[in-house]
Amino acid sequence: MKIFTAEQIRSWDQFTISHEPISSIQLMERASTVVANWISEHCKVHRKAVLFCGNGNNGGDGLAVARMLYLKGFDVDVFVNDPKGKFSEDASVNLERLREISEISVRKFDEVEHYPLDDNTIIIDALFGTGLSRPLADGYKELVDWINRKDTIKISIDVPSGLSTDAFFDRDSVVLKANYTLSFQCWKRSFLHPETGRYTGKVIILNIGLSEEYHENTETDYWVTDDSFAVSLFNPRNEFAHKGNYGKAIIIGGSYGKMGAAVLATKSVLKTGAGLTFALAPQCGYEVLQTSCPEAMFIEGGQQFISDFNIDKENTIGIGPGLGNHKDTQTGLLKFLKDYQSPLVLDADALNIISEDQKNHQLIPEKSIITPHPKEFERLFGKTENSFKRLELARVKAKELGIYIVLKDHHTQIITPVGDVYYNLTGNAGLAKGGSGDILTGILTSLLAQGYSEKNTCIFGVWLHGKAADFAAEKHSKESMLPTDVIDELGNVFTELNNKVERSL
Ligand SMILES: NC(=O)C1=CN([C@@H]2O[C@H](COP(=O)(O)OP(=O)(O)OC[C@H]3O[C@@H](n4cnc5c(N)ncnc54)[C@H](OP(=O)(O)O)[C@@H]3O)[C@@H](O)[C@H]2O)[C@@H](O)CC1
Ligand SMILES: [K+]
Repeated sequence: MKIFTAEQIRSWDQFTISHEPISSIQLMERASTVVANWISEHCKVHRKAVLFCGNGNNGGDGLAVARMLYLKGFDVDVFVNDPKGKFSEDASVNLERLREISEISVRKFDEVEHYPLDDNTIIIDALFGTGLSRPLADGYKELVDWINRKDTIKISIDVPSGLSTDAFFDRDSVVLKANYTLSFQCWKRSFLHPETGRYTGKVIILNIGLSEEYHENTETDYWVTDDSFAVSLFNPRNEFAHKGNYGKAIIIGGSYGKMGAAVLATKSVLKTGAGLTFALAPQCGYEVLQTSCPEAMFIEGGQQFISDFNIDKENTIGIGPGLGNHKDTQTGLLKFLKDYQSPLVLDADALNIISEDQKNHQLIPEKSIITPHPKEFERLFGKTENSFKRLELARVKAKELGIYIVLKDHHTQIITPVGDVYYNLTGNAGLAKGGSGDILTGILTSLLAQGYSEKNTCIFGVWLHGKAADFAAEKHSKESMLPTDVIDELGNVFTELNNKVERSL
């Protein structure tokens, strides 16, 4: 699914109005109907709503939703800045329609201090949407501060008020902290970054029927991987296949005290379906690897750590989990990279070794996949002020080096060598544990070995990892789930994928 900027969303709105038989006010009515239906369906206990409406079209949506909820049996109160003030054309129409209902009182923001809010009331935020052009100030800032202090459930229409759609104002700006954000038609970039995404609560994307033609033909650099996109990338197994059809994958990792990382990565390669799996590890890991992953073959690369990276170049390689940074490992890895030109997966200590010297960046073979978490990214490419700037730097580096960067985060970002960005939607805080990254390395190495393109390996692999983690969290909770539980759930994700593909035939 494409992500558009606020400006592109405005054009999408205009394009829909001029190319389809729908007027601006009808489009607002359609959007508001979808919002009111969602609220009415989901708010079983709360049958009272108080709406805060701005003067633009986001406020217009709020005024229409107020009317619709009233007609669905809600108790409704509405606050605006000044009922006699200037509203956008469509908001004025909806204010007039609301006035025809004598049971709904329209009050001024400055009356809010004395407003009795009880636990059964929901707050609906329709102050600002995609038209916000600067941080909130003065009266709006005070109002949102007041709303944020209330313990009531808050639902934002389209965008939490005060939050920019595409950017990050600054850490001190005031933003309405919603429990739910009901957003129109597409994800907004600010929902997907940690500094700004923390205001949205649960995001629900509502289809309001904006033009598909515009969506198809409008270019963007930013995308989200939703489930249907991931399913479209899945290659089901051919019944006539043999192990030779699914590649040879090798994990190079492990050192004394860090063998677990190599085990997790190797297991993940196996459970993601590679034809043949190898683990190149130091001798001290022989028993644990052969016992925990009997399906994988062992290649000795040293005694307590790896110093010898000598392997069959036919293999698809993932290097890094538990590798350590012994001097001989460093020398061995850099020497190996000098002679190796095919795309491979680099993670963890492999990235730390590379980041010792900027010149090493050139040793990463083109089209390789690197999977840094924010700290590893910083060691590689330098510090940035926030995650928006980090992503922009990653785009520059991915283009410069011709590589894929999997920037691990709550919504992991995949950056391609042409600078396209794919935000992942699966995964949860249960992944914030040692070992989760090793699993991802295994998954990616396995998919690459099976013939997925580098791009699809990243997009599908990151989705798969997150989906398995979501299944694991459901069973074990985010607190207790272990990376091993995530590996165990890969099978259930594949079962679901196969069912979906079979059904759609
Ligand atoms: N896209 C679609 O398809 C559809 C969109 N719809 C809805 O329209 C919404 C977008 O509406 P919108 O463009 O009127 O903008 P909105 O957010 O209401 O605010 C604009 C006003 O706020 C002002 N203003 C800005 N910043 C400010 C600040 N910090 N403090 C104070 N004022 C500030 C700004 O003035 P200015 O920047 O010129 O000073 C302007 O007057 C969208 O989110 C969705 O809800 C649906 O109805 C139908 C389908
Ligand atoms: K809003």
